[in-house]
Amino acid sequence: MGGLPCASKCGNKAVLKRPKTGAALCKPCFFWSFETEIHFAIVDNGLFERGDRVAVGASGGKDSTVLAYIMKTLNDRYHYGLELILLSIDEGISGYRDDSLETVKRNSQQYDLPLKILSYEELYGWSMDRIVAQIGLKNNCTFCGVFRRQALDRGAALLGVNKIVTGHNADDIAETVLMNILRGDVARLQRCTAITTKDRDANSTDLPRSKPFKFTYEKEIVMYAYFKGLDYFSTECKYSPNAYRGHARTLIKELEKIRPSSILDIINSGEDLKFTNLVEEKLPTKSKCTKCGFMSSLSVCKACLLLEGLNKGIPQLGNAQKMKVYWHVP
Ligand SMILES: Nc1ncnc2c1ncn2[C@@H]1O[C@H](COP(=O)(O)OP(=O)(O)OP(=O)(O)O)[C@@H](O)[C@H]1O
Repeated sequence: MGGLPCASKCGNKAVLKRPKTGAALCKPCFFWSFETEIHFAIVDNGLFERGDRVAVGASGGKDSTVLAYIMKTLNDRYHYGLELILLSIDEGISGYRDDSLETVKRNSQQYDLPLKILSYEELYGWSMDRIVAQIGLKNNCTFCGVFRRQALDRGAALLGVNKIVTGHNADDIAETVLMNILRGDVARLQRCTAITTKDRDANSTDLPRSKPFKFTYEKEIVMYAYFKGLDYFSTECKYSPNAYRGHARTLIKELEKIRPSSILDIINSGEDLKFTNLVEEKLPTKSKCTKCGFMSSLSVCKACLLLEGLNKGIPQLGNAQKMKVYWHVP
């Protein structure tokens, strides 16, 4: 940093430039700003109440490792009164998830947080390795994403927690905003930008899911993990090229280079769009799956449909969009 003084005037020399604000800071002042911003995101948005039992979705990657560390740090520092439990879903991807779960096991010891691991194999009778062997690489992310979403709910129910937090960060949310616009799916914009998602039906058993990193930049999460020396796993999933999200990601990274505020600006735009009733009506209403009892917008949930397709050897069964096109073919 060429000997610049820390912008917070603490008297130290700056060692880094904050990607979000451009401020030159020393390490302790960066840690303090990073942690305090997340504390305010939690408090200002009322994410927790004293006595909450909170499952931290822990994959062993940088985001959820920093999330587990920060939740523990802030819970102790500000006496939130939360009971924190790490919840990991083992998708059954050899050479990837098995290694990252070893990291989560170490994190559990390092942060003194209990850990529950639940696998696709035990929940659905299928590992992602077997699913990919059956269906190939195309669409495998759909299976993985749908199963993971439900697996976190199932794990939360087993643990008896009343809230779930995940490490989705500001970059992830901005990407999702762009993807929803590019797909013509603006009805989902408000849900994808919400810091907490919870079914609108007050009687629903759907657990609130929160993203304490909604305003946190990915680059700062990496910096924080690096300077704190946190133990995380950094290999990409071997099955997930996810090309479409990749394009949105590249575009956002380019925009961030020119104007760092772009990430938050995209999120704000997603939040501020006003919808007509017509658009609101497009949003599915959530109820319970008649087969498994977990949350669904259809009478049978997507996870049960996909599973039925796999078990019957017709994996395209659960892919509703494909079926729609298929039915209209003369
Ligand atoms: N296998 C898993 N088990 C538990 N939680 C998970 C798992 N995979 C993802 N999550 C949760 O969902 C969040 C977003 O996951 P995604 O795969 O999009 O992330 P990522 O940006 O690579 O995150 P991470 O760096 O934490 O792996 C994670 O931060 C984590 O909280």
